Amino acid sequence: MGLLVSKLWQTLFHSREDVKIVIVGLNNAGKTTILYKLHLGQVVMTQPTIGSNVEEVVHNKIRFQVWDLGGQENLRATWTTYFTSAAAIVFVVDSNDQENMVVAKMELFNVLLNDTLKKSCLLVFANKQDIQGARTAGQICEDLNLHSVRDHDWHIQACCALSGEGLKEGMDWIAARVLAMQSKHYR
Ligand SMILES: Nc1nc2c(ncn2[C@@H]2O[C@H](COP(=O)(O)OP(=O)(O)OP(=O)(O)O)[C@@H](O)[C@H]2O)c(=O)[nH]1
Ligand SMILES: [Mg+2]
Repeated sequence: MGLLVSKLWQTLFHSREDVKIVIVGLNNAGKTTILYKLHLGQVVMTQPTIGSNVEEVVHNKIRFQVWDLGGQENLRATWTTYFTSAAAIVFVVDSNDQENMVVAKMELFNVLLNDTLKKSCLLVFANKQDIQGARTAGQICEDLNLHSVRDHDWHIQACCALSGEGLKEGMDWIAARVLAMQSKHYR
């Protein structure tokens, strides 16, 4: 009986829990710009992130706790300490930075090896689409070999953090995945 009441209680109030998202990617990819465009609806001046930023973002009536981590090389080893209970990982790519695409791919697959992310979905933002010559989402999908990712639900979304284009679509995808996971959990 106690278990039933507790499950019902959880079901009723589950939607009030924040859903955790962690944003990672190489330095200069646009992670902090994306976070604040989602949180404030505007572009902020950024400095390279040392450590993390965390903000609340409400999307499709879901309250997300969004963590944005510093992407500089010496900070990447700390990413794993933020992954506990993350429903989604957002990996941001500078679509104009072809030179570092192999490093981005290596870092992405390193992230996906993490045991704590077994149940997390993956959204890749192919950012900076406003820059002429930027690689398309399709090309980045190939660059990162996303089709080889079989143990996570994943999606790639072209975006421009400055205009906000594509951010809503990416968040829609995460929200749909979260709802699907929750309904499976409470079925
Ligand atoms: N043209 C263009 N510039 C962008 C876009 N998104 C971000 N930027 C710029 O890219 C630079 C780096 O952006 P940040 O958001 O600080 O990058 P970051 O990924 O948080 O970098 P770290 O904190 O060092 O990991 C800034 O000058 C942004 O204005 C975009 O979509 N298009
Ligand atoms: Mg940053």
